[in-house]
Amino acid sequence: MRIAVTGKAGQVVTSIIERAGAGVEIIALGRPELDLGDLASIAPALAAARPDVVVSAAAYTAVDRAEGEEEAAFAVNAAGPGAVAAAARALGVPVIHISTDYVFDGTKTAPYVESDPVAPLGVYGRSKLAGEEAVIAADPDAVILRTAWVYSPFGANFVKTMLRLAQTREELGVVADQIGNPTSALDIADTVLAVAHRLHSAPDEAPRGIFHMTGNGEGSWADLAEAVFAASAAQGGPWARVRRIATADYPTPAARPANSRLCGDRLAEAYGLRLPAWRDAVKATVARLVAQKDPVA
Ligand SMILES: NC(=O)C1=CN([C@@H]2O[C@H](COP(=O)(O)OP(=O)(O)OC[C@H]3O[C@@H](n4cnc5c(N)ncnc54)[C@H](O)[C@@H]3O)[C@@H](O)[C@H]2O)C=CC1
Repeated sequence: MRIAVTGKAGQVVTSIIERAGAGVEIIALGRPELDLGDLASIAPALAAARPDVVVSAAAYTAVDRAEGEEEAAFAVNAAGPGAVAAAARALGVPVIHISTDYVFDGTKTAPYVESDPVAPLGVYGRSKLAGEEAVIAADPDAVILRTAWVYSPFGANFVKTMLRLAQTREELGVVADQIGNPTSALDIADTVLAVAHRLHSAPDEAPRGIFHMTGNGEGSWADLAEAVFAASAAQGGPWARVRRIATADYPTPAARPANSRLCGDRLAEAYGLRLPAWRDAVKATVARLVAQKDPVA
């Protein structure tokens, strides 16, 4: 099976490349040959890859910067993925698109299910929601996987930031009143690959639509930081004390949902897939980062 993935060096694409097993070839397509901001580049790049499945993983992910770069965020997160889905449809192959918990406003008091009303709080969330709509409009048979709070051994993410800061600081203030599901990009990769196999091998039976795909269990950013430092300390790596602060004490240009929890039952029922417990996944990634010579490079 040949899987074309948008993006060359993101957390999710790098994880998919690492986790693709025997018999799976990943063609990572990014700038310059595939630029989501240049619609004309998309169909030719995908056609040249001759994929069996297309995974739309690339995005404009700078949530705070997006507040001042609305046009760029919408080009890359909405129009671009729409063109990716249209190109996949034209090639006659299924498309899996990655979306986000930021389509919700976080006011629900329970985990969000796929049918809950969307109400993004900022530009990034609005652009990703527009991307979901563009993908479904271009290919009503698309699979959209919403994830959240992604970390990995690759790229920039909260887990690596905590380990880096702990090298020079004894105590860190971390937000304790936003809750969500920390999600390992390596677990996302395993899930995306399993869905891709189903779409390729049994296209008529594989369920379509929107599914929530996050690590199992919930916690706050402060809980995540504490889990990172416990795992790191156990491996002889850097750690710091966590001072639990409120969102109001850590102002950011883009508002974040207070409740980011996504319910994974639909993915479990449709595909038999549930991601591992987030605390176990954090331990595995932190152990790997600490074992590297420069754990936070
Ligand atoms: N990082 C997170 O916490 C979350 C991410 N997501 C979604 O998961 C998906 C993967 O995210 P990550 O791997 O964490 O992102 P990342 O920021 O690590 O990687 C993004 C990738 O997109 C590529 N890209 C950006 N602009 C592009 C353009 N114009 N043309 C082609 N490629 C371009 C980048 O080069 C990079 O390879 C994205 O769709 C994102 O919206 C959803 C929820 C949370």
